[in-house]
Amino acid sequence: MPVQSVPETDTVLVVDFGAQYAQLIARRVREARVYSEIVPSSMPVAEMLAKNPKAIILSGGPSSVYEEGAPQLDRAIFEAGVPVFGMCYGFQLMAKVLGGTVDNTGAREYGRTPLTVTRTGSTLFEGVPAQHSVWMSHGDACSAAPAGFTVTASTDVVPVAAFENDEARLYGVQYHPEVLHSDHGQQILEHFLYRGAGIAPTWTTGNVVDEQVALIRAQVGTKRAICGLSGGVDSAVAAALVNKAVGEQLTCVYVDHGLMRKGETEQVEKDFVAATGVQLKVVDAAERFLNALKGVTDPEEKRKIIGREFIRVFEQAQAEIIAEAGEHGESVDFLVQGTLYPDVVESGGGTGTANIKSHHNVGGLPEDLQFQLVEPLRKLFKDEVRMVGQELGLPEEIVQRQPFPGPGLGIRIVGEVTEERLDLLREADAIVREELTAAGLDREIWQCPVVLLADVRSVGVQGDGRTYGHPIVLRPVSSEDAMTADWSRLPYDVLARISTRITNEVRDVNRVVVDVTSKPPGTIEWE
Ligand SMILES: Nc1ncnc2c1ncn2[C@@H]1O[C@H](COP(=O)(O)OP(=O)(O)OP(=O)(O)O)[C@@H](O)[C@H]1O
Ligand SMILES: O=c1[nH]c(=O)c2[nH+]cn([C@@H]3O[C@H](COP(=O)(O)O)[C@@H](O)[C@H]3O)c2[nH]1
Ligand SMILES: NC(=O)CC[C@H](N)C(=O)O
Ligand SMILES: [Mg+2]
Repeated sequence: MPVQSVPETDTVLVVDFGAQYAQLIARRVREARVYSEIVPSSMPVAEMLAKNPKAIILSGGPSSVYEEGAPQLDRAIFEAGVPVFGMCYGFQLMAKVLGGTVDNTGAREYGRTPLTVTRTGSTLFEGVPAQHSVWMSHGDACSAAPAGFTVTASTDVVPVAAFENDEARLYGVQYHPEVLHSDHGQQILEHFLYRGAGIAPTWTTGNVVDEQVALIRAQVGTKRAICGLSGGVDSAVAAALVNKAVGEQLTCVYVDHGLMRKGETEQVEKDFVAATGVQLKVVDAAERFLNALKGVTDPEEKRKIIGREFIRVFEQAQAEIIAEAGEHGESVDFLVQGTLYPDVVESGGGTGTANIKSHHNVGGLPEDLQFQLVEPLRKLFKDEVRMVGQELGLPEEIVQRQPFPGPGLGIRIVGEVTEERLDLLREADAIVREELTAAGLDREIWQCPVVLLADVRSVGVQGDGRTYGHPIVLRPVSSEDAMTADWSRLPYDVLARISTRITNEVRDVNRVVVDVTSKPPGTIEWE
């Protein structure tokens, strides 16, 4: 979380090689009560060292260290006496620069992987069980550690999964200790910080609410703002912050794009307004979105169209608000969005990060955007946002709501989006939500996308007759922040009930399948 007082001497730098997880690493360091800051790998090493860091962490990244043009690091970073911890790409780069061997050995590992600690009691692995699971996501591997390093862990496919050099205070792991799915990940990171680097856990998080309210006041001044409000957690918290900062100057706009789930619009119109007292304008734009999506099947194209249409609707709302205010009304220059850090990273907005998918509110925004954006949650993760929401006194049912993507069911129909297919998916989705809630699983599951494979058909037999229908995919996942996820092990009886109900109650669906892929390699949504 953003900082209040930063004792300069305790800064840890996270060098970002275009990782999906750089902010997550920074945040884990903050959880360890040590202040951290991200810098791009293109920053000269001298400049990094001039910041007087107490330790440096090298992130993962999409490149291969031996490729031409891959981000590199000056050897000086390892010779400055500052403790360094490399993760994945950072580990491979440390190995390469210091004379170890890294190549594409064919030893690929993605997702949960058993790790064997070969030197229990080492600086990193003190008190950690010799056998535990870690989260991997790599195609290259280190086959020989540099001179002076001790190999302290391995897996079935990689002999060098961790190495340590206590004398030089250099450490590295092939896996991602920063993700929740790596057992003991936080412990290993803390071992590096406290034992390897000798830093004391003294930093405390500042007050996000006060800091953001002040920043919003400075940005918006006396002008008017609109906030895209979806009924979800992020926009609710963003709206509450802006409301606290500039009160009456804010109008919330809910766009019904026809891609919402069953009952959702009514819920926002009634329950949300009742719970929060926001000024809300509801715009029915279903026709406009459906027309724009006609014939489109490519996921990125869908996302860009949806992003653009959202803005066109906000512009229309802007014009209406100005007209209603009359000649003394202020112009509406600002658009508030509940954008979070993961939306930015996945849209390729980190430092050198790959574009995984264009989130409608970041990578999907049109180039001719006229609004100035107000995004107070842009550096935070979902659970941090939930904490801010709690601090602002928002009701539990809003703060704990499962996420639902802005492009809605539009990115859950694999194939063209049509009215008929939306109706079908809405029915299936409503059944899934009903059964999961009835089984008391809402808090355990992060979210459960329900996906219609509209261009796939399979043969079934129903009522003694042949059917040729579509499959519905259930994608229940557990996660902490949507950056990584694991598939939820739903009870068989719940799955059976959902399957029976969907195939009985939803026309044209004759098969229900469960997606058992973690993220990575899958993403949560299918498009
Ligand atoms: N139907 C909508 N109407 C207006 N704005 C929307 C709508 N859907 C999404 N947005 C805007 O896009 C942002 C990103 O959407 P996203 O789904 O990530 O967040 P959210 O809906 O606020 O929260 P959650 O992640 O819990 O669903 C929202 O915070 C909001 O500003
Ligand atoms: O508002 C949003 N606009 C989008 O364009 C978008 N795409 C994905 N998501 C949500 O983000 C989280 C991570 O999703 P993925 O693993 O599919 O990338 C999950 O919670 C997804 O539901 C979106 N939210
Ligand atoms: N996640 C990573 O840092 C991956 C590093 C490198 N691109 C590999 O595939 O091995
Ligand atoms: Mg949402």
